[in-house]
Amino acid sequence: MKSAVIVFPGSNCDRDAARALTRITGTPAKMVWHKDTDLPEGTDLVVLPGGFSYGDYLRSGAMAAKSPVVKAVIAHAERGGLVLGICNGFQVLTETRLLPGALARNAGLKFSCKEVPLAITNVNTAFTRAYRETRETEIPIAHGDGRFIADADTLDRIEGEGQVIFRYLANPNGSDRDIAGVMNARGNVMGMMPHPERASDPVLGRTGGTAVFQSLLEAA
Ligand SMILES: NC(=O)CC[C@H](N)C(=O)O
Repeated sequence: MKSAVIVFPGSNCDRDAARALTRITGTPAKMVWHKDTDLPEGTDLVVLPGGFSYGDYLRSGAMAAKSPVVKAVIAHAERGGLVLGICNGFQVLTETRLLPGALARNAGLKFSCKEVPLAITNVNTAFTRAYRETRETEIPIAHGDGRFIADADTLDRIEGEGQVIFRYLANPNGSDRDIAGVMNARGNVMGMMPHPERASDPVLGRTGGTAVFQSLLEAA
């Protein structure tokens, strides 16, 4: 599987994501600067990493969503290509409207950095199929703007269509309906606030996120 990690000014989890992808998929991930207008030839998976793109000015992810490379990411998604947004990457995906809802300031108004238990509420997806046997995991969060919000009709729709794929078992930020990760209707674009790359290698002391990358490898 060929993967590309987008680097925005202020990304700080880009190398962690690339390292996890390279180790788990066996193919070196390519780093792509946000000013590029094309993705590397044959890219199967695009990862929008965590961090503080443009210093979180305006709204987290809002300015990055206007970066030149995002047009190529949208075209990739429209062709059915896989896209994963992690934390700030999830914020960027809601700002581009590739994903529904928005990420607002945490209910407690504080940055929250800790390991959180999660339920995998749909294991029949390109992003979660490797969680089939377990259906629960623990992955760390690190965000100030992680409260997923949407209007009631949207929440009903995405729950009804199986687009809510990660849910907090102990809601850390006030997210509507405990939502931690959602995918689009077509099932090829997913965003999650927890950081699977920070729990993807025994050397990190945590492996609860590894199955996200294994799932993508299986899917591709
Ligand atoms: N770890 C991250 O990606 C942080 C996301 C974002 N800048 C926030 O604080 O909400």
